[in-house]
Amino acid sequence: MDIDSDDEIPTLIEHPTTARTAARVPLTIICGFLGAGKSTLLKRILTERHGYRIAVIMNEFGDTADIESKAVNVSSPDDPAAEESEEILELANGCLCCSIKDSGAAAIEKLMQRKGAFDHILLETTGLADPGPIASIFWHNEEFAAGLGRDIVLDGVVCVVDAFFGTQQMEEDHSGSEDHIGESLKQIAGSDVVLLNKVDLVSPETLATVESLIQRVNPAAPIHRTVRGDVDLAHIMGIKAFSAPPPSLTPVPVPVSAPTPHNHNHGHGDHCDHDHADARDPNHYELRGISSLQVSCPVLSPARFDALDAWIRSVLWENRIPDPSPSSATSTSTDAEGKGETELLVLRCKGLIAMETGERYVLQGVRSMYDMIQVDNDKEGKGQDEDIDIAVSQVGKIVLIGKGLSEDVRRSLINAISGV
Ligand SMILES: Nc1nc2c(ncn2[C@@H]2O[C@H](COP(=O)(O)OP(=O)(O)OP(=O)(O)O)[C@@H](O)[C@H]2O)c(=O)[nH]1
Repeated sequence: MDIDSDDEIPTLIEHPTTARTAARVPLTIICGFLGAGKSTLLKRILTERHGYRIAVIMNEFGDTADIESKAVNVSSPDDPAAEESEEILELANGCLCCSIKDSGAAAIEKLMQRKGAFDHILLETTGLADPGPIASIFWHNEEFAAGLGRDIVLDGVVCVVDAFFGTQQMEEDHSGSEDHIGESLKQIAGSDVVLLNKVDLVSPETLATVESLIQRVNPAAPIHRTVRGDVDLAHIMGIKAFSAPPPSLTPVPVPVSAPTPHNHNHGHGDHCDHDHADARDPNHYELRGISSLQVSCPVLSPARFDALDAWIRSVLWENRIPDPSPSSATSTSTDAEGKGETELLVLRCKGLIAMETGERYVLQGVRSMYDMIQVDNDKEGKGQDEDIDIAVSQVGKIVLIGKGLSEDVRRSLINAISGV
C-alpha cells in the first residue's frame, strides 16, 4: 500500500459515510466454547424487549423449544409464509430468528429478502468453529462483495467464554501436536469482544485467572462479564471492529498530574474488583502454542508506513519476517531445518497507526487478509472523548496474535516502524 500514490487516495465517492455503506446491515459473528452460553445469549436477545430489531441466525433453532413455541404464537395459520416459518421466525419483540441448518449463504439470502425488517444480524457458529475462516466469508471475499456484500457488512466477532470451565478448556484444548492450536484459543484470538459468561459460578480468584488468560491471549479484545448472556447489546453490536479504532488500543488521555495509569484494556462493566498481581509482561504471552505480541507504534512517516505495510505483507502472506539476518532468523514455513522452532502464523492482527501528516489508520487483519483503513478523526471517534484524538496522534499500537511470535518477530517489527 503506497499512501503517496494518487491511485490509493480514497475517492470522495467511496467515503465510508456515503449512503451505499450506510445502507448495509451490520453482521456480528458469535462464537464460543461448547456450552459456554451462546444459545442462552441469543435466546435472551430473541425473547426480551430491548428495542433492537435483530435477525439472529442460529445453527439449530429447531432444538430450541421455547423459541419455537413463541413462534407458533405469532404465526397465523392462514399466513402464506407459514411454510417458511421453519426457516425464519418472527418473534414478539420484533426480532427474526433464522435457521442455518442447510446452506448458510442460502439462509442469509433468504433473510435479506426481509431487509428493512431488522437492523442487525447476529450469526451463531458451532462451538467448535474457528471464527477466522467464517469472518473471511464476510470480509475480503470477492464473491461475497459482489453479492451479499452489497447488503451486509461485517461488524465484529464476539466470543462467549465459560468462566467456570474456560481455563481448563484453554489448557486442555490442545493436542499433542506442536502445530495444533486449540479451537477455544482460536476463538479467543479471532474475537473483537469477549463475553466472559457464567460468572455467577466462580470465585473472584477464578474469574481473575481466566480473565487474565484471555487478556494475554488477545490483548485487543475488551472483556465483559456476564450471567446468562446479560450484556448491554451496545457492547456487541455496532462496534465497527473492521473499520473503527479498537477501543482497547485507544490510549486514554491521562492528566499530567495523575498517578501511574491504571492501564485497563478490558471493559468488564464499570467496576474493577479483581487484583492485578497476575499482570505479567503485557507485551508478549504464550499459551499452548498461541501467543500475542504488542508493540507501541511511533508516529510514522510515509516511508515508515510503507515499511510497515511491507512487513505485514511478508508476515501474513509469506509467514516470514522480511529479510531476517542469519542471527535473527525466525523459523518459518520456509525454514527447512525448523528444529523445534514454531512456525510463524498470524491469526489476527489489529492496530492503530498515527501518521506525521495527522492521519490515523486502523489495521485489521484476519489470517492472510488485512486492511489499513484511514480513520476520519471527526466521525469515527464514536462515543470517545475528544481528547483521545490528541493522545492517538502521539502514539499507536500494533497487536499480533498467532504462533511463533518470538522476540525476533518483535525486533523485526520495531525495526520496520522505527527505520533501524
Ligand atoms: N449458571 C449459569 N448457567 C448458564 C449461564 N449461561 C448459560 N448457562 C447454562 O449453560 C448451559 C449451556 O448453555 P448454552 O447457551 O446452551 O451454551 P452454548 O454455547 O449455546 O452451547 P453449544 O451450542 O453446545 O456450544 C445451559 O444449561 C445454560 O442454561 C450462566 O451465566 N450461568
